[in-house]
Amino acid sequence: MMSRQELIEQIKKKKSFLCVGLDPDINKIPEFLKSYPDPILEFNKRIIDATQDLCIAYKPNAAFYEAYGIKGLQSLIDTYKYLPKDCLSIIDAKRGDIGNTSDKYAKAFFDEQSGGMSFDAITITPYMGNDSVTPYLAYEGKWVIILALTSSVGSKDFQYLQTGDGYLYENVIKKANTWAGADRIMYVVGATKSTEFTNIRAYAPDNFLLVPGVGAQGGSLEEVCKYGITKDCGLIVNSSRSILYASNGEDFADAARAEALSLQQQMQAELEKAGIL
Ligand SMILES: O=c1ccn([C@@H]2O[C@H](COP(=O)(O)O)[C@@H](O)[C@H]2O)c(=O)[nH]1
Repeated sequence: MMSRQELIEQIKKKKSFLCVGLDPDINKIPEFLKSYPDPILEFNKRIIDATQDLCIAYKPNAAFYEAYGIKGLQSLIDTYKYLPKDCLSIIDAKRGDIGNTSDKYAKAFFDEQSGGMSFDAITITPYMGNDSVTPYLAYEGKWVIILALTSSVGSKDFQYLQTGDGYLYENVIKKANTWAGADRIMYVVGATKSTEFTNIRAYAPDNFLLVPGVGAQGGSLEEVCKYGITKDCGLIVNSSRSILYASNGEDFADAARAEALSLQQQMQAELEKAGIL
């Protein structure tokens, strides 16, 4: 469990708002790891060891584990258990379903006695509305991270639709703000949408934003900070492939660290510029 205040303290302590995305791809991980009983777990452990002092969150994306069936689920559970307690643990599951089904998803990812995992936060797609989200909020202290404006090209298909009083993504934020406060809800906003951050902040002035898209997708950390940073930082910026696959040789963990360090140093400069440090 990590409260908003604890998250802010970690950001100040580590001078970082970096989230390392744990999206392991068996075709991209170094060859020598493949002789280990669980190459994905081994890969993740070494990435975590190399980056944990530089980041404040880890975000395994469920798809990268579910793709490998039962073995993948075990890798996810063992990865969860290895995550450092001073980092926010986010399962990027993008779930969303009717209430009794959401109950089961919440149990899978939040109830360690049941599913073997108890992440601090989960990503949720809001399309099915209030009853699809409230089951996650029933878990005290857990975060719900709602997809608002995604980094994808396809975000224009629905998220920018005019809905009478603004874009659909604006209305998603306005509505979700009525379900819980900025101590329980974050929003996903893609780094590729940096020009929208000023607008997003009009609707979500205090919420933390989980921002994927820096690195492989070409989003600019500087632009995100220019329009999105708040007095409490308010940003968790994720990068997955640019860190994980900085090298596919024996030096992959060192290369991942160098990439994470470069992002952390840029973040420190942004925190100083914003008067947070
Ligand atoms: O709008 C979104 C929402 C989620 N993601 C996820 O974040 C990471 C990004 O990975 P990179 O390798 O740094 O591009 C990945 O797990 C996505 O599924 C996103 O990119 N955009």
